Amino acid sequence: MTKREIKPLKGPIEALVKVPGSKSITQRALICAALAEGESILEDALRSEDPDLLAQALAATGVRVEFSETALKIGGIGGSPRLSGKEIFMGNNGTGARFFLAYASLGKGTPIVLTGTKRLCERPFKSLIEALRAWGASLSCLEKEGFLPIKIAGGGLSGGEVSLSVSESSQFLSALLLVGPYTREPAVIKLSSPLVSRPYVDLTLAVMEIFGAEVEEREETFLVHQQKYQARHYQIEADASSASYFLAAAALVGGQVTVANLPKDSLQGDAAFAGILSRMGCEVTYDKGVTVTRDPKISLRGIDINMGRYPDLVPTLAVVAAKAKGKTIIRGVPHLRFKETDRLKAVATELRKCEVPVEELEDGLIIEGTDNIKGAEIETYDDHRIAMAFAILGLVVEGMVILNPGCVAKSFPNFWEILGTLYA
Ligand SMILES: O=C(O)C1=C[C@@H](OP(=O)(O)O)[C@@H](O)[C@H](O)C1
Ligand SMILES: C=C(OP(=O)(O)O)C(=O)O
Repeated sequence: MTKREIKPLKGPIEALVKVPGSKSITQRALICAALAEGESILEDALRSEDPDLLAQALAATGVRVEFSETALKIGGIGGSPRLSGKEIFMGNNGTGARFFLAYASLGKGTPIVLTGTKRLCERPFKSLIEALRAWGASLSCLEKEGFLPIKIAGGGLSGGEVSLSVSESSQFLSALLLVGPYTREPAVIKLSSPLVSRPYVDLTLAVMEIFGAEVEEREETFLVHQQKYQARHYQIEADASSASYFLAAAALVGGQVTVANLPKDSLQGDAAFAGILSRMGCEVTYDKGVTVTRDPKISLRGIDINMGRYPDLVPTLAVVAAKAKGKTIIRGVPHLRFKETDRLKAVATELRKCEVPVEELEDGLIIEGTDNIKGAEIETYDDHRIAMAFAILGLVVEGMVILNPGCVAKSFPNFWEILGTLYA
């Protein structure tokens, strides 16, 4: 694919944008709808590489998946996936792969192999695999223990008490919770490490409740009741992580951007990004959607923040910090090294190409803001969030940012179209 040039924007900007449905909510709803009996309709479900790959994988287990203009229709199987012996390719979809691994372990039939890109097969799965095996899952790693590709023979899940480490990813916990209503005995999940990215677990609990399941949480233990999911007609809200790029544009360039379809009472942790921008000197209002305004006469200021709850916002925050007065210290995100790429290394390396001083920490970054951000040819590492964050930085560089645009298809296929509207 030809590289894309992003040229600086003479501000102040004034824009109103709409972003696609939440990737995290869509993938949760897909699993719940697949396990429920009957037809669910997922309005405004995200149509992008990751959820499409998960939907295809579910269809290979007997789930009916129909795409309409604005919704996904899911014919649920009532609890027992059919394993057809096929190889399931999940791309670099970490969430979908972890969720599908637990889901398929409920199934029966001919063993299947779950695999993905080279990078997905380097990302951590060990603690989830061990927990599923403790629940009786028959799983064999075909190359390296604890990693994909993995053979899933199914046979159902016993449930009962299991210990789970969640220091590398909250997705391991979300995966066990989502299948919890379908284990033979009530599922009792005890955490054996501090939990990263906690808002995503809250999102899992919220979507499970919407589909009729109940979870009790006591200290670091989760008890999943045995209610089955109910088919639902469910309206999926806009993706707060995708919204962050356009809110960041207002912060960087100056002016005002409204994300019209992001609700004030969003279920998503990443909706906190507007509040982070307000700490850096922006004004935030909630009327029809979320509006971020920065008076061009007021400079952005650096902040010291633990981003452990919001890992996906770090690339966006980092490019805003590049222009903020003083230092921005981003802490609490060692798990960024396990994403589509090692995002701490990637963000530090690419910001340095733009002559932004950065110190890479074990668990974060220290960024020294500057008014002289230079354009550069940016390596995206095939990571949609690196591409989108540095595209937004391109709005305020001297020169231009040049990068490979294709990887945004993972979560935000029309990102470039919306970015183009900022120049109008
Ligand atoms: O559960 C989810 O939908 C997600 C959880 C997060 O991962 P970690 O829990 O591994 O931080 C996040 O990075 C990812 O984009 C989506
Ligand atoms: C890390 C991400 O997703 P996943 O873990 O599902 O690949 C992301 O969307 O930034």
